[in-house]
Amino acid sequence: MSHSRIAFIGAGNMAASLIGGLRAQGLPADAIRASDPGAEQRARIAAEHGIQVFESNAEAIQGADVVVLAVKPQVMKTVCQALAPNLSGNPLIVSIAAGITCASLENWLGAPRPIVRCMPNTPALLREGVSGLYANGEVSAAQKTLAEQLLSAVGLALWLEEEALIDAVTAVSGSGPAYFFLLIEAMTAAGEKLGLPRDTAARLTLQTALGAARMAVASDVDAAELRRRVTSPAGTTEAAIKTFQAGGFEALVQQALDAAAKRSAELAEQLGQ
Ligand SMILES: NC(=O)C1=CN([C@@H]2O[C@H](COP(=O)(O)OP(=O)(O)OC[C@H]3O[C@@H](n4cnc5c(N)ncnc54)[C@H](O)[C@@H]3O)[C@@H](O)[C@H]2O)C=CC1
Ligand SMILES: O=C(O)[C@@H]1CCC=N1
Repeated sequence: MSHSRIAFIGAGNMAASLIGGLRAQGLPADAIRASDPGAEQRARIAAEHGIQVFESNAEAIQGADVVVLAVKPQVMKTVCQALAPNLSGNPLIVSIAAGITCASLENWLGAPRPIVRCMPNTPALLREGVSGLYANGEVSAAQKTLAEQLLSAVGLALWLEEEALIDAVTAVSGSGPAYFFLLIEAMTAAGEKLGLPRDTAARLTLQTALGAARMAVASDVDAAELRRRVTSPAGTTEAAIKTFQAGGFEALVQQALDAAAKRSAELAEQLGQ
C-alpha cells in the first residue's frame, strides 16, 4: 500500500471513512486523490485529510493504481461509462456500491478489468467496520492484497469465494448496524416505559450493547453459551427470552435477513441494466 496511488470517485461518507483509515495507517496524503461534483464535499475532505481533490473524475484517476468507486449505486453506470475512455494502466477497480455486480461494472467500463467488489458497513467511520470482498478473475495476488489493506484500514476484511454471497453479506453486516440500532431504540423505549428516565434507559442500553458485543468478540465460547450464563433457571432473563421466542424472534430475524438479501439481488437486477 505504501507506494500505491489511490483515487476515490465520490467523496461522501464511506470514502471519508476509508480515507481516514488509510491516513491513520500512515498512507501519505499525496498518495490519495478524490473527486466529487459537490464543492462542499471536496472542501471538507481536502481540509480534513490534506488530499488533492478534483471536480473531474477523469483527472482524479490519472496515474492511479487503485480506483475506488464510492458513489451511490444509481449513478454508477453513468460514472463508469464516462471513466472508461480515461482509464489507463489497468488500475485495480474497487467498488463499494450495494447491488452492483462485477459483470455490470465490466460491461460499463468496457473491457475485462481487475475488479474487487466489497460490501463495507458504516462503523467503518470508527474503524470498527467489517467488509465482505469478492475479486473477479482479472485481479492479481498483489492487487488482492491492496484491496484487503484498503478495507482492513477501517475494520475486518473477509474474502468471499462467490460473488452471489455479497447479497448475504449485505443482509448480515451491510444493513446489520441498523438492526442493532433498532434494538437499542426498542430497549430504550421499553426501559422508559418501565419508569427509568429516558437518558438513564439510553445509557443502560448502550453500555449493555457495547459490553455484550465486546464479551462476544473476546470470548472463546459462542453467543449461545454466553446467553446461557446470563440466564438463571426460572429467573428474569429466562422470562424475557421465552417471551422473545414465543413471539417468533429467530424466525423474524431470518425473514428480515431474507428480505434484505432478496432486495440486494433485486437491486443488482434493476441497476445492472
Ligand atoms: N451507507 C452505508 O451503510 C453503506 C454504503 N455503501 C455504499 O457506499 C457507496 C457510497 O455511499 P455513501 O458514502 O454512504 O454515500 P454519499 O452520498 O455520502 O457519497 C456519495 C458521493 O458521491 C458523490 N457523487 C455523486 N455523483 C458523482 C459523480 N458523478 N462523480 C463523482 N462523485 C459523485 C456525491 O456528491 C457524494 O458526495 C454507495 O454505493 C453505497 O451503496 C456500502 C455499504 C454500506
Ligand atoms: O440500505 C442499503 O441499501 C445500503 C446497503 C447496505 C447499507 N445500506
